[in-house]
Amino acid sequence: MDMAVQANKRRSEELGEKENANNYMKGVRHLCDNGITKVPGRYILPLADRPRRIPVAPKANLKLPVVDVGRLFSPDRAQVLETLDAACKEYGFFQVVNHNVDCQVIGRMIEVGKRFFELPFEERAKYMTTDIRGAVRCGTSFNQTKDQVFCWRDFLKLSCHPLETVLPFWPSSPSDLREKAISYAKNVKSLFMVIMAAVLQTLGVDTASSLEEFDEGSQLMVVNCYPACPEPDLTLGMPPHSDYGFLTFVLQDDVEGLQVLHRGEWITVDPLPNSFVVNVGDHLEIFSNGKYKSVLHRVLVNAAKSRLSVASLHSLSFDSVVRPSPELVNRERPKLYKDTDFAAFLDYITSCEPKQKSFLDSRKLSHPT
Ligand SMILES: O=C(O)CCC(=O)C(=O)O
Ligand SMILES: [Fe+2]
Repeated sequence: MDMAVQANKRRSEELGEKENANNYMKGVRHLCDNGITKVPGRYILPLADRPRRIPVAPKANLKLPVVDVGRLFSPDRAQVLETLDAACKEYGFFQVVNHNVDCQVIGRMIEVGKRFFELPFEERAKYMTTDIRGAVRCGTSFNQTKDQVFCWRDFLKLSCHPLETVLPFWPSSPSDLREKAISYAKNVKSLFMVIMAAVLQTLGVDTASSLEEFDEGSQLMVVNCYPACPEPDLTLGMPPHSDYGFLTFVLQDDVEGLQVLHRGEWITVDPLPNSFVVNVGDHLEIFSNGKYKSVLHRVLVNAAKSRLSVASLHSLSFDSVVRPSPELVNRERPKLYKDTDFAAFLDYITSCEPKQKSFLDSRKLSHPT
């Protein structure tokens, strides 16, 4: 038996975890509310996957390329598009500022998200389901039915399209959650449309017809709650992963934790107030025929503070096929990815433990056509 597994087993025995195995499914918040002082064995990563294995000189946080939305509507548009193009190629990440989303809308979303996770367990449990196609889903870890090691994160996923259909399923408590989350979802969707139009322009793809498809596309909002963790070096809030859609808009509270894999090193992204961290997802990597990269990222947890983030994932509608744009496939650059759809993604994540960029890897053509 590997040493890490043995250590986890010892830790589990020490904490009398056998009887409590089902408690992990109830989430990290529930564990913390029951006053744990050690990280249970189920959350302890093998040594090689732990966040700060070797003490290294502290690295400066990563300054992501900044996309100024105001300047997109000025004579500087071409310059901003250049920044955007370079960011999508080199980092797979950028920061969006001067975006016109009201800071009150942003503040209220964070605040109501926090109050949701402060509700009694029984209230949150009403939305706990493993049905990944539902309009609302509360859960824990990354892929809780498959994860060998759990991660230190609870989530509320809200499907946002079409809003009138999904809304009656959203939590009715806190009583103002629907109102705050709708307003936030609509604002982020509008911002996504502006940024997506710019991305299509940098890719040189005919925008009008594609933009209509994005307008009718999917939006999934994920409210992530990472409670303070007694031993943050043993676990992660989210394991290294890439996101499935075209673009993800991440809103962080004032606690840092998001790390991006950049040139082989994990670098922390600075939480800038009132900005969004935006990342390229697997679908955009496929659509751009590999020109833009969906980059691995992960989340560290914190001993002193709990952290909340809201990720809004945008893609085409769930029944659309995502394929390399024909405008980006030619003799010099053959088609590098298979066509894919949402059903293929769901089948994939329900059949295995998603690791790293494994879904995207499964879409790569070994013999480009
Ligand atoms: O919490 C964060 O900052 C990132 C969340 C994330 O990567 C995700 O929800 O996919
Ligand atoms: Fe992510």
